[in-house]
Amino acid sequence: MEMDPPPKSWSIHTRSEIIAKYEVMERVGSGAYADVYRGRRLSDGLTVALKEIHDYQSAFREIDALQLLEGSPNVVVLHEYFWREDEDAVLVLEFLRTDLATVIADTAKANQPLPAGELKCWMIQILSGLDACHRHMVLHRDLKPSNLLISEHGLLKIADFGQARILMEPGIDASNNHEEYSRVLDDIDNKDTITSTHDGNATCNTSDVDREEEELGCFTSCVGTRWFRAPELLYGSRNYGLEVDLWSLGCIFAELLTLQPLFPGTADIDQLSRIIGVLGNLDENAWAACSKLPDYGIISFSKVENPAGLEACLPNRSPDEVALVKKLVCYDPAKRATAMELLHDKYFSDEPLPVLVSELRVPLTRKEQDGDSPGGWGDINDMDSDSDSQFDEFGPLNITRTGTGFSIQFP
Ligand SMILES: Nc1ncnc2c1ncn2[C@@H]1O[C@H](COP(=O)(O)OP(=O)(O)OP(=O)(O)O)[C@@H](O)[C@H]1O
Repeated sequence: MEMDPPPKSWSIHTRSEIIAKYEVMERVGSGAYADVYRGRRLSDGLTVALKEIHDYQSAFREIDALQLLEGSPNVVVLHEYFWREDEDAVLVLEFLRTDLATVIADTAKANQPLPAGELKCWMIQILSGLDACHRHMVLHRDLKPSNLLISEHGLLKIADFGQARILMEPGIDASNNHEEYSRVLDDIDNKDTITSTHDGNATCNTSDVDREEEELGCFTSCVGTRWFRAPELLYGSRNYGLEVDLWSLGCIFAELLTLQPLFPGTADIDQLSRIIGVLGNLDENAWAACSKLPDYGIISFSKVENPAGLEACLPNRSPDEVALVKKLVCYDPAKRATAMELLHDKYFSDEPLPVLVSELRVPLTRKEQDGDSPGGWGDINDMDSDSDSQFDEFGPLNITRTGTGFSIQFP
């Protein structure tokens, strides 16, 4: 059985083992489970990030994943951690001054697209980081621009592994054994090799139900930030695989290309309806196994005769760029390209070539999370995802309750 989280009466500022080694400076961020402070290592003056995590599960997942990914250049470095049973865990991480959400917001503010060479360089770094995660069978589950941190030198690092899952015991090196890697991915697709624990996020609360599901060996579908959440999760899947990260990646790439979020849903059903409006209805032509999704028969959408298509969401972008996004933003998880496949995509070896990391323009600061930028990140945390609120702010959709669930009529 899981232990209850520790009482939250401890403060990082009074923890003797921490202040013996680090000067705790200003708070630089906080999320659903953590407060992050800038710190200075007393022995050599190194600037670090001190992440105080208030949730036992989240701390455990993050430490586990970061230890496994140690040495991956595009994953945040964990220097050390402090963890005693009755206290919040404190992770000592490399300090990264900004993030991809800020790059997107700053570029949008300047009313310019990201130059193609810079865009490719950011994308390659994200792909390299995600490839490292997936080779180690680490499913991140909360990829979004604000979790892609950036150093002053332009190095991009995947961070915030508080929702991560390790899908199997380490030991299989996918790079050396592609067949084995594919077999494992197939197994994941066949949904029978995974055990997991309960979950929660900015829009979903942890619950006793999730804890019970953990013992049944299922994932929770209530994971990741809504705008980047894969359709199988929105339809309640609890036995999904690495492919949910690939959907999020597609949404991030689309956002880098247009400087606007691809599917900025205001509630889970609105999120689905936006996806369906672009990709068309989710049916067995699009993904043969879709009818097995837990909520497939519960939420029914009227027929979308003329889906907008991803081209319409990516105006003025080249056919190659649209094709890249299409390889990720597609219903059938098995059809989503892997990070490794995309790293070998011709798009990255065609002109204009990616710039060097040292040539990237790096913002000096981090965008405020509750700002009014086009991304509107702050809004997400304020949204409630309990079922009644699904009907708030619905715009033109017409929703009726049926005997078995909901029917959604497009205008
Ligand atoms: N290594 C780091 N260096 C500098 N700032 C950081 C670092 N890690 C996190 N931060 C800052 O702290 C904020 C919260 O961190 P993080 O996203 O890891 O916490 P969380 O509680 O898991 O968040 P979320 O609610 O997104 O799940 C980040 O948005 C970022 O601004």
